[in-house]
Amino acid sequence: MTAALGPSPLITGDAHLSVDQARAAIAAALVPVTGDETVALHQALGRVLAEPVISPINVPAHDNSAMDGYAFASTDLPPVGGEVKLQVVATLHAGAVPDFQVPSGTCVRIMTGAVMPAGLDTVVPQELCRAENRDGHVVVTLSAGVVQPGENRRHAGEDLARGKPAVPAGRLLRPAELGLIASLGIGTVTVRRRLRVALFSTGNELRDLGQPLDPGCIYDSNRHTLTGALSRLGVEVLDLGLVRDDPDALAATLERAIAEADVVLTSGGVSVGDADHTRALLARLGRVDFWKVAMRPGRPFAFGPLTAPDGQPLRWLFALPGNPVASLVTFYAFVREALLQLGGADAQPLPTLRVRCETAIRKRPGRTEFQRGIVARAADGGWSVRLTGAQGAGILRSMSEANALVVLGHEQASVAAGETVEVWLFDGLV
Ligand SMILES: Nc1nc2c(c(=O)[nH]1)N[C@H]1C(S)=C(S)[C@@H](COP(=O)(O)OP(=O)(O)OC[C@H]3O[C@@H](n4cnc5c(N)ncnc54)[C@H](O)[C@@H]3O)O[C@H]1N2
Ligand code: MOO
Ligand SMILES: [Mg+2]
Repeated sequence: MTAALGPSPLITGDAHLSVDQARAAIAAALVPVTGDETVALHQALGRVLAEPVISPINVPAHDNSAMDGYAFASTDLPPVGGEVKLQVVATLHAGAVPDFQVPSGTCVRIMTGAVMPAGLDTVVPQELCRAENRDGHVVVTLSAGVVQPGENRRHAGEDLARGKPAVPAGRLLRPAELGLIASLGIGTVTVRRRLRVALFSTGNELRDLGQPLDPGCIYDSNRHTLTGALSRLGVEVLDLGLVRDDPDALAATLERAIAEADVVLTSGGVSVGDADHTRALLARLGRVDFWKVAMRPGRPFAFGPLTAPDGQPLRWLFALPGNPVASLVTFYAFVREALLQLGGADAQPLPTLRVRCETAIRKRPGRTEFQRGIVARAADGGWSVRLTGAQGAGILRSMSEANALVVLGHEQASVAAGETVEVWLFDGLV
């Protein structure tokens, strides 16, 4: 049985969509792929957790000291304005288990992480008290007010309590989650299987790296840009290379992509001039819609389900415009979050800020514009953005210089220098 294409939730035909409508239509259509696998924790960075991790233990397991210093009972704290002398009766290093009682009026030397002896609840850091040797004993003099009752004691289970969820399903595992799971003694995790994305570039003018650059030709940069963007998402990339603008070559490559991958990502050949033979082919292979999105760059874009081999779930096609900047901008605007959604991850939009714009930008309402900018700290300590220069859809250099996209919304008109604008950080701040 062939996976059925139900009624399309998408806007069909040559719809003109806003960026928000396009994003919403994609999110509504996608069905996350299924399949889990168990991996060693040290191989789980960037994977999506399939089942919640429940803490099997208390972390920390025991009350312990947060400081190198002296542990004592808060009932021995000096009165206001006074002092107390406590004799040191034992020394505790991390890893030792105190199996003795500490008499009232005495204290123990304790190191950070060492288990607190029964009955003691407060630790004074060593730099806040005075320790001296008197008649073969160490005596600590503690003044009133340097430490409050209960201070510098870490409680058992304060990080995680036994039986409580530690990391929810759907979480993309980052270094902090790997450490948290390790702190529970858990060495393997069940994660969603990796998405498989087939990627190819289309265009007779494209040449592969290492090939001679024939007259009129250019090197294929999109496949390398998109391989990088995909790799950051932790998906498996099936590189299907360059495909000529030829219906048979395109059909053969698409059929292979559909057979082997969950998602097909292409660039080039979606605008009015090129798309006719592609449309006929895609009408045979699935229900892909060609959109004109009210945005710049990145107006032409195609998206939709493709029929999978017998019994398999649908495949999803994202066909990006060929212009190199348009291709990466549409990846960030439409594909990145869609792939995370297909892979079962929680929503992870690019970090968005509102910052002061140093550059005046001319714009008319009626489309969303993405301009390349550098977000940096201004002299007054606030964050601001300045544009990276020429903004043509083919000028990849200005994308490479940028760390953010200035996103001027559908209804936004021109921006004066000094006004606040929204930015999407796509690469951190350096
Ligand atoms: N009459 C119209 N012409 C165009 C329209 C339109 O609405 N009406 N839209 C323009 C916009 S916006 C874009 S973007 C492009 C999109 O075109 P395609 O997706 O069909 O892409 P191509 O024509 O194949 O290529 C456009 C441009 O990008 C270069 N390119 C393509 N692939 C790569 C690659 N892998 N690496 C580097 N550079 C690539 C290609 O050589 C072209 O210069 O259409 C406009 N035209
Ligand atoms: O997508 Mo096109 O790059 O706006 O020129
Ligand atoms: Mg074209």
